[in-house]
Amino acid sequence: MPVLRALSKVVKQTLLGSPGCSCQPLTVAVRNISFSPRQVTSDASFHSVSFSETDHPKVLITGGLGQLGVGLAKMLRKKFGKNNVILSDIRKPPSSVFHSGPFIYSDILDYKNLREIVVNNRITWLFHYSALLSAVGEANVALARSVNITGLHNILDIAAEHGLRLFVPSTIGAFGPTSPRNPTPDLCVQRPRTIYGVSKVHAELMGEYYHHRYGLDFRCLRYPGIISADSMPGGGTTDYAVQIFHDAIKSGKFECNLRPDTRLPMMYIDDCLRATLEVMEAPVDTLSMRTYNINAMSFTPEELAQELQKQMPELEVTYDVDHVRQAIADSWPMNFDDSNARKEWGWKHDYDLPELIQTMLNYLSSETRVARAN
Ligand SMILES: NC(=O)c1ccc[n+]([C@@H]2O[C@H](COP(=O)([O-])OP(=O)(O)OC[C@H]3O[C@@H](n4cnc5c(N)ncnc54)[C@H](O)[C@@H]3O)[C@@H](O)[C@H]2O)c1
Ligand SMILES: C[C@@H](O)[C@H](N)C(=O)O
Repeated sequence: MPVLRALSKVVKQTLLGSPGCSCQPLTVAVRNISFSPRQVTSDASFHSVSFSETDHPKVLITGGLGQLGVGLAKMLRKKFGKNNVILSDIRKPPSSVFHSGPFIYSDILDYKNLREIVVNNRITWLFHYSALLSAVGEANVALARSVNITGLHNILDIAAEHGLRLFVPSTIGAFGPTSPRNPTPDLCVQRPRTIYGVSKVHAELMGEYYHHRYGLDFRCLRYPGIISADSMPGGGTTDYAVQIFHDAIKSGKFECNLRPDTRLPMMYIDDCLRATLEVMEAPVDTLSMRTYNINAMSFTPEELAQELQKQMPELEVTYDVDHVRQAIADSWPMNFDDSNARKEWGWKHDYDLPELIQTMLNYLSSETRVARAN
């Protein structure tokens, strides 16, 4: 019975730990006891990957072809060098993305493939962006559960086993109707009513658990709805705040799928990506928590339309409410309290509503001019 004896030894070590250490070394990686391919060698340990702060990290971004990943890769490549940042997804990249730096196929549900990528490329930082967003998730709960929860488990195990610094974004959607909504603090009741929200609370808690239990360097920000000009949103509740700009420029008309008085926290993409890098670079002793709210502004569709109409008085906005999205929005924070992020690691947003509008209009109108000229 040598196998059983070995198993019982691993279980004992897992449960009891070593004296004088509050977190477990990664010799006790979670899947060990099932003899899965996740078994790590007995000499593996959390600190086995040496990454000096003066070196550039070797970065992997999962789900990188969505609204946020390409911008994140661009920013990180500027800072750490093109070849040190690998973008991955399960979709075929447009040629501009494919030629702008390393891209590989990676399905986060394929654990062995993920491990191969991390090992072969000596990855040290992982930004885990793959997810199904709120509205798409409600339309396909089984897939959302698999990608957002099973996929996250793969990522956590890989990150823990290979000593990675791991960033996982959470969201305003991690709160629900019983949370304080105006403002919503970092620590309060979290009872979301979407599979997206449930999976994000799960991610926050699992990441924090792995941090305390195994010493995983897990860092997480709860993003508001993100607004970007050069990438489209992937099926969320806050998508209207991007679409309005495109429709305004294209046709001068916009039909909004949320009620005019629906207040939600929002942020321009440059602020979001900068916050992500800043929290990843924050010295450990500045972080009293591992999950922080970040915020920039908060508005309703009516307020956004009115501000936009100051620049485009001819814009016509009508409303045709999507009841699934509206119910989700009505359960989310109206304002986000991000005072801990501001106090502890110096978070500060650059874009308020007027700057956001000007930046979006400048970008989209110059794109339209270029398209017309070609
Ligand atoms: N965009 C926002 O407003 C916002 C707000 C809060 C949090 N976030 C979070 O930020 C992250 C990135 O958001 P986004 O807007 O870019 O999302 P997105 O929906 O635009 O992109 C997600 C990407 O994940 C990929 N993906 C799906 N299944 C996969 C799988 N099995 N393996 C690998 N990749 C897979 C998709 O192909 C897609 O490119 C997500 O985790 C999201 O929850 C986004
Ligand atoms: C808020 C965020 O998580 C995403 N944009 C959604 O609406 O689902």
